[in-house]
Amino acid sequence: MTLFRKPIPIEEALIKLMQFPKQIEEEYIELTASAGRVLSRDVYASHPVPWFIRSPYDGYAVRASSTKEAGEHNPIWLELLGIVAAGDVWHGTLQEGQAVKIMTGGAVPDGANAVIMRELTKEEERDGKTFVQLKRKLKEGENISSVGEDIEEGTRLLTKGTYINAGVIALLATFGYEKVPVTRKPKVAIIATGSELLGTDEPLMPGKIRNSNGFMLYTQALRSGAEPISFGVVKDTFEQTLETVRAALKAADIVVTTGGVSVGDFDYIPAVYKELGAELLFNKIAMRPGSVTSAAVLGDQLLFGLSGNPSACYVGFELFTRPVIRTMLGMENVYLQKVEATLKQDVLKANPFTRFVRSKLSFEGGRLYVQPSGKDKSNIVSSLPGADCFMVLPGGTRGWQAGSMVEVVLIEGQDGMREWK
Ligand SMILES: Nc1nc2c(c(=O)[nH]1)N[C@H]1C(S)=C(S)[C@@H](COP(=O)(O)OP(=O)(O)OC[C@H]3O[C@@H](n4cnc5c(N)ncnc54)[C@H](O)[C@@H]3O)O[C@H]1N2
Ligand code: MOO
Ligand SMILES: [Mg+2]
Repeated sequence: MTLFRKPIPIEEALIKLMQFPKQIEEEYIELTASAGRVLSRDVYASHPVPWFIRSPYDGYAVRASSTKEAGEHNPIWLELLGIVAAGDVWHGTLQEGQAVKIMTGGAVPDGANAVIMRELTKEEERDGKTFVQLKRKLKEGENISSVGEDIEEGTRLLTKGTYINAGVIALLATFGYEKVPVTRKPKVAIIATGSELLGTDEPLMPGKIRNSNGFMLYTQALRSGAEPISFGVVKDTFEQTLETVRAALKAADIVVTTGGVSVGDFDYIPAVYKELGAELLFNKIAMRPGSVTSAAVLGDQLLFGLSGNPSACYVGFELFTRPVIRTMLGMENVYLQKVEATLKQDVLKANPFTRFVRSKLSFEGGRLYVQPSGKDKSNIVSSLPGADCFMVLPGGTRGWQAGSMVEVVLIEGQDGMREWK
């Protein structure tokens, strides 16, 4: 086994990787179940919104021309013919000198072209008839929600690849989508490798630690839009690792392992890739943490060999596995969103490789600040709970001082970038 591995830049690793993922098939699911999923088709407006003329206020529908004499010192009286609640329709055509009482959301009667708010009027009974008093002129179209005011018929409202949030759900409901076309969630098998790993239900024993990466990756897979399938923990033996990876390839679209990927005697992931006949795409990246992040392709399936070190594993998933999952979901802006922020404290340790420091953003005085969310070492787990971004510190010999502008990639949001630059 050759121990030397040549690190490649992140951009190069992504180019190699991103030749492979293909969008997977769609399925139709209940509207309420579609939150957090991704649309597999464009959505067009099958009718205008509103599709009939509506009143935006509780008030009276009138003909604007009937009010032209009205003024503060010249009240006019219109005859009240009826009432329209939201959901009702008033049958008939409103004439000059007439009014119909209308509630917010009610259909404005034919012949009416303006609405006056209730607070500006008063009603009076005279000779068995009801009249409504106005002291102001109305313009044609005043306080009217016209047909298509919100959405014109035929407009493309949503494109395939859109993440379904509450606003998207509202739009889909508006157009009567009982079932929603979404991309099936890519299945991501998660295997934690390591003879030292205990379950959460096991007591600590000498030399052993609990498997945290398996659960962490499960949650990262969920966040990225995938369906995680846990394959638990495998001992560091070639046979068990191979067998579990084989089973995972049968059950999932993507296989993610953590640990066993470096140059240790019991790091079997490189040998497993070889045995399977998978083509190795890379096994060393010029970044920290996660320099050992590896990937291979077998047929149309990708295998990710993420580091066993918790922070390195976390970063490796977000930078490399997530964009693959997002591409399979048919999304367009698959790379983590980059922004700039002001460094809140000195980060003086320099490194020849680009670093992704687990960090936390804050707003102060309208300015975006960033600071590390804990210790910056690959084997650290305690910096992860507070991390909502990675600070990107390009490789070099110098450290960074408080007040400098730094690049930050966001890990909690749904927005992304089309290219990794
Ligand atoms: N001689 C060298 N040694 C190492 C190198 C190197 O280049 N030359 N690289 C170091 C770097 S960088 C990393 S990162 C790690 C990567 O190691 P592996 O990916 O092979 O992972 P393991 O050796 O299996 O485990 C590393 C570390 O993480 C702990 N671990 C593993 N799995 C889990 C889990 N599921 N939950 C929590 N913690 C886990 C494991 O106990 C080890 O402490 O290699 C360096 N070594
Ligand atoms: O590749 Mo190891 O990255 O330090 O974290
Ligand atoms: Mg190792």
